[in-house]
Amino acid sequence: MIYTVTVNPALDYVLQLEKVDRGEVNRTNNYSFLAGGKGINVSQILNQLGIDNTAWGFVGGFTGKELVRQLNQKRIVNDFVTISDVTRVNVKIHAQKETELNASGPKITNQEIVAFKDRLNDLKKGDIVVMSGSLTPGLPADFYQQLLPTIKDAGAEFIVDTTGQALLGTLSYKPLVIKPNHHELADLFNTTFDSSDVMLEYAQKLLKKGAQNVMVSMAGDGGYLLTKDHVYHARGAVGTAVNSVGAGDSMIAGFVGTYFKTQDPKESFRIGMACGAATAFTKDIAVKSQIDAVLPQIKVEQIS
Ligand SMILES: Nc1ncnc2c1ncn2[C@@H]1O[C@H](COP(=O)(O)OP(=O)(O)OP(=O)(O)O)[C@@H](O)[C@H]1O
Ligand SMILES: O=P(O)(O)OC[C@@]1(O)O[C@H](CO)[C@@H](O)[C@@H]1O
Repeated sequence: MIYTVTVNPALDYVLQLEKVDRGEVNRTNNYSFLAGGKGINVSQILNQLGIDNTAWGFVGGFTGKELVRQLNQKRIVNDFVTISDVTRVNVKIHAQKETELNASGPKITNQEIVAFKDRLNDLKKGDIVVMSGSLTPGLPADFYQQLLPTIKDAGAEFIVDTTGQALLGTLSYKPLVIKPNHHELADLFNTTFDSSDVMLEYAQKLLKKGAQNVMVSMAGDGGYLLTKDHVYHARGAVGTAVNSVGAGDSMIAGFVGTYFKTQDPKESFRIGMACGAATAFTKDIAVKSQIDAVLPQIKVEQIS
């Protein structure tokens, strides 16, 4: 089983407008509330790929109810801890540029945290836990890291989709894969890259620090996969990008879901690249037909 963890989910309030005039009343009739949060986006893609998964995390209030309603409607299995505070709404404005307003999120009590940690007792050997997105206020900065010994003791694999120190702190527990984009990779080492060779040298350092696989994503410019044996490259799919919300989550979902079925990192990378592009080319998280349409474009070549 794959479990996704979204500690701080959101209803994404997505508004499409030709343009936004700051300081003015801007009107649109093109808007929707979508169940969001990085782990939930991973679950959505896994469902599209036909891979069983369960969404874990915290939900509360009227927004939490709507979020769970949408997940149930999409047949995404979920087992959230219900909290007394209210799940956030994140505003996504798609106009001349994409602008995102992400709220910090609800408070979570100690009792609610204990209820969440109890969920981990269900883990079995071979399961994969995907933890993604921001923490809510009051949760310790090393919250994900605190869960890792229990996950590893159960014989499960894990992924933490985060950046900076929080990501580095997970490497000694040997994450199945990590996926910094090229900017995040440079930030990790407080540097900039003047060539892809230099970028790959830094990505190798993350393998040495413990990651089992490293994907470096570069939006429309393709991506790299580093495994312990090889380095692979794939060009970006060509299409009209209309949305970047969830492209990274989709790439992770494609990788993890395929790896769960095949244990083949190269194939998992190919599907991950297609899922990322399919989401970039659509307003919401991609569906199966959109992923299938992009897939023939993704060619993975071994470069070393
Ligand atoms: N404009 C695009 N054209 C083609 N593919 C894209 C585009 N944007 C994203 N992708 C696909 O999605 C993957 C992840 O995108 P990106 O590198 O932007 O990750 P990210 O920064 O984590 O994304 P996010 O915007 O979700 O935070 C890319 O590797 C690529 O496969
Ligand atoms: O505030 P966080 O947790 O970092 O990100 C939350 C979020 O921006 O991530 C998803 C896209 O990746 C959206 O569905 C959601 O609103």
